[in-house]
Amino acid sequence: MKLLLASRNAKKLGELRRILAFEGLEGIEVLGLSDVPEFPEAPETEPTFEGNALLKARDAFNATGLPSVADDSGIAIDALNGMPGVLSARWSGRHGDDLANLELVLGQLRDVPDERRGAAFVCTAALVGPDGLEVVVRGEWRGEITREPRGANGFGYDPIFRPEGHEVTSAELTPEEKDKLSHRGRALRLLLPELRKLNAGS
Ligand SMILES: O=P(O)(O)OP(=O)(O)OP(=O)(O)OC[C@H]1O[C@@H](n2cnc3c(O)ncnc32)[C@H](O)[C@@H]1O
Ligand SMILES: [Mg+2]
Repeated sequence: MKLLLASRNAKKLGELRRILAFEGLEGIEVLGLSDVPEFPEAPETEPTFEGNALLKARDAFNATGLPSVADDSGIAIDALNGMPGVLSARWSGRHGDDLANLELVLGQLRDVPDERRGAAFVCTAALVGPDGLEVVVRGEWRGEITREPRGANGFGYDPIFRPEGHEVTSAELTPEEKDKLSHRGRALRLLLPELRKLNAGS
């Protein structure tokens, strides 16, 4: 079976591929958007991660006919009432400018004391396939926003996120450590039974 991972974010796509490879999905050939003909993608207009993940996965399945997984994710910061949330990728006003996004958050939280710097990474993964198959799962990873960026692994807000139970940021974890703990790892592992079922029936 072919499975399409519908993301334009190379670092995110790398994590999705790595997590699925680690789980050893025998007989599933994983493709990215660069492996299929281009198709129009609707903007991410929904107010929830679940809604946006479904939009992206439906676009991909409708255009290619391949079972498709999309990930909509972000960081929800307690002191910002859950924002940036679905706006995480464009928080500074420029889509995908990771450094500007995290610097804006650090500035916004400058006067927020240590005990109120809680946050959660959230990942929703939507699987859309034949016969009306639509499954959406969610993984969360709690932690705190640091006072300065640290670490070079990962992407996005990783350099300013210190996961619960750890002294380092998620950008200082190895890729394998991050996958074991992360919102994305948790969400994708929840999709495994559906993926195996789909593959068995294909
Ligand atoms: O929509 P696609 O094409 O998949 O790519 P994107 O980068 O626009 O992805 P999202 O719309 O889901 O936005 C997610 C943003 O949240 C942040 N983010 C998500 N997962 C993260 C992680 O594991 N570590 C750090 N930041 C993360 C990061 O800034 C992303 O750009
Ligand atoms: Mg996006």
